[in-house]
Amino acid sequence: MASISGICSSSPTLKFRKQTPRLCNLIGKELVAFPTRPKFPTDRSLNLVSTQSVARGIPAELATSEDGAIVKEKRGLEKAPDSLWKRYVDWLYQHKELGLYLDVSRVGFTDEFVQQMEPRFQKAFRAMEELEKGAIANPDEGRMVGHYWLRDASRAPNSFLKTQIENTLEAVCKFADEIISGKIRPPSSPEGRFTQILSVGIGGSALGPQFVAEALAPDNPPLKIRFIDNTDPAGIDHQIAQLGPELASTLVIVISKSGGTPETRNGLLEVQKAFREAGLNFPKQGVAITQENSLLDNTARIEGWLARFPMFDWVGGRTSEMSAVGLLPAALQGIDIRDMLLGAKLMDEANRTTVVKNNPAALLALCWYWATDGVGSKDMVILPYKDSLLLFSRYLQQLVMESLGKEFDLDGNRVNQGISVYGNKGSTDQHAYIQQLREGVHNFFVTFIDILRDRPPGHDWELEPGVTCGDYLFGMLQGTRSALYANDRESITVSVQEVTPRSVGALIGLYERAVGIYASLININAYHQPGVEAGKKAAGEVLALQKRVLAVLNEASCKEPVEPLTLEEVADRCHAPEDIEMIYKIIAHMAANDRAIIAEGSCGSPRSIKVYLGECNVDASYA
Ligand SMILES: O=P(O)(O)OC[C@H]1O[C@](O)(CO)[C@@H](O)[C@@H]1O
Repeated sequence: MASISGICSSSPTLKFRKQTPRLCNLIGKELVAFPTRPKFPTDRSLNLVSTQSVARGIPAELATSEDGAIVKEKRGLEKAPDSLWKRYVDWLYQHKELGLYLDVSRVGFTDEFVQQMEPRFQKAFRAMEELEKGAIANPDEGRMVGHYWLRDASRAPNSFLKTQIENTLEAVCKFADEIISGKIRPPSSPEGRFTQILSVGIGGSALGPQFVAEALAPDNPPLKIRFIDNTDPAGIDHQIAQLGPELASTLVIVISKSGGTPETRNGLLEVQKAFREAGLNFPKQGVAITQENSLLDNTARIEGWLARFPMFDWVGGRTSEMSAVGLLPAALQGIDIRDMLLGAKLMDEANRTTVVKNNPAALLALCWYWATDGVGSKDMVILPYKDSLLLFSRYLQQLVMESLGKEFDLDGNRVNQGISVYGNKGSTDQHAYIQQLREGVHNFFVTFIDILRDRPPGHDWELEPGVTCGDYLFGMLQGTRSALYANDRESITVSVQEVTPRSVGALIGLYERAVGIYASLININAYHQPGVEAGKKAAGEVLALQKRVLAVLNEASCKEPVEPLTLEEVADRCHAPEDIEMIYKIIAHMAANDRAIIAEGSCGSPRSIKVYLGECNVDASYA
C-alpha cells in the first residue's frame, strides 16, 4: 500500500485518462455552453456587417440601422499628416485645473458615427443624472449607486447620507492621524507605534488600495502596507513571515463589503492564528471596514476590535476606492486623501456636461464603442508609461470587466457583453508583447497613459547630450503610438502632469464614469455581478462534497477490518456518481496535503485506486 501523495510525488508523469471533452464546472456538473458569438459582431440596433478587407489589410466595416441605412463605415485610418494634426487639435480634450488631456484622434470614429450615437449618449447622460440623484440604478439588487457622492457629499440624495459620508471621512482622518502620531499604540510592540499595515480583502476590497499604494505611497511612508488578497496558504504565510517581529506593530485592516467573503474570512483566521502563536492580542490591532451588521462587523464589535468603519450599501466593491476602503489605507501611508477626493470630484464635474466632445468619460466610452463595435470585439490594452502606475490595468480589469461582462442586457436579451482589459506598463511591455500588437492578431486597442513630468524637479540630468532617461520613456511611448497607428492599430492617450493624489483621483473618476456611460450605451446593468456568485456557489458545493467524502471514508475506515473503497464506491456512497472526477481530485488534493488519506493503486490510473483514512475518528462530524 502507498499513499496517493507518495505515488504522485514519485510519478511526475501523472496523466489522466483521455476523456471525451466535456464542459465541467467545479462540481463536475455540465455547464450550459455559451452561445457561440456570431462570426461577425452584430449589434441589435446597428446590425454591423463586417466586410474585413483582409487582402488590403484595411479594416472596412459597414453597418446598417434597423431601417437599413448605412450608419457606420470603418475604413483605413486617416494617415495624411495635416489631416491627422487637424483631427488631433479638433478632438483634444483638456481639463485645465487637473492638467489632464485626452487625445482620441488615433481612434477612427467618423462624424456620422458620432451623430448616430448622439441619442444613446443623451440617454446615458440622463441615466447618470438619475443615478446621481439616487435612483435605483442597480435594479437586480434594488440598490442606489452612490460612489459619486463620496467625493461630493452635497450631491447625496438626503442629509442622512451626506452626514454619513462626512462623518466617515472625518473618522478616517482622525484615526489615521492618531495611528501615525502614536496616540493610538499597539499594546505590545517595542517600537511603541504602528509601523505596518496588513490589509486583508479581495477584489474591490483590495485592488483600489493596492493600485493607490503602488502609485502614491511615499518612499518612507509612516506605515508600510502589505496585502493578503487570496486564500492561498503559502501566500498568506509569506506575508506573515515578511512581517516577522513587526507583527506586534502591525495594524490589520480587514476589508469586506459583505463581511462574508470566504477568502477574506480565511485570511483573517490565518492572521488571528499567527497573532495567537506570537502571544499578541489581535483585537487591539484589528480594524474592520464592512457593512453595518455584517458577519465581520458583528465579529469586530463583539471581540472589541480597535476600530470599525462603515462600507455603504450603495457603494459597489469595484467603485469603493473613495470610501473608507481606499481612504483609510491611503491616509495611513501619508497620502493626501482629500486631494484624491478633489481630483475625482473635479473629474465628475467635467463628466456632467452633456456635450460628448467636452465630456472626457463620454469620449472614452465613444472610443470603446467604436473600437469594439459595442460588443467587446477588441481588447482594451492599458499602457501607463510610469512604473508607479503598474497596477492601474489590474484595477481597471475588475472595474471594466466585472461591470461590463454580462450575459443579459437590461431587457433580458442574451448579449454576452464585456471588454477584456490587460496591460502592465511601458516601455517594459515593449519588450514583451508589443511585437504581437504591432504585427499580430488585430484584436485590441491601446490606451496610453502619459505622465508629462519625468521625475521631481532638481533630479534630472542628461545621460547623453540633450537627452535624459525620461526623454527615452517619452520617445518609447510616442514611437509605439506611431508605429501601432501606422499599422491601423487604434489608440487613446490620457496625459497628466504628474502622478499625484489629485491626478490618481481624477483617473479613477474618469474610468468609473466611462464604465457607467458605456454600460448605458450597451444597455446593461454595470453594478451587479451575478456570474461571480455562480462561481462562489460552485466552490461552496465542492467543499460540501469534500465533507461528504470524508464522512464516507471515515465510516469505512472505522470498520473492522478497514474497508478500502474504490472511487466508484465513494461516489455511490456520497450519492454523487456524476461527481466521480471531482471526488478523485478531492482525494488527490487531500493526499497531497498530509490529510491521512491512504490509497492502493496508481494515481495515474484512477480506476485502480482503493482509498481509506489512515485513522478512524468515531466522533467525527463533517456537518
Ligand atoms: O468586499 P467583499 O464583499 O468581500 O467582496 C469582494 C469582491 O467580491 C465580489 O463581490 C465578486 O468578486 C466583488 O464585486 C467584490 O469587490
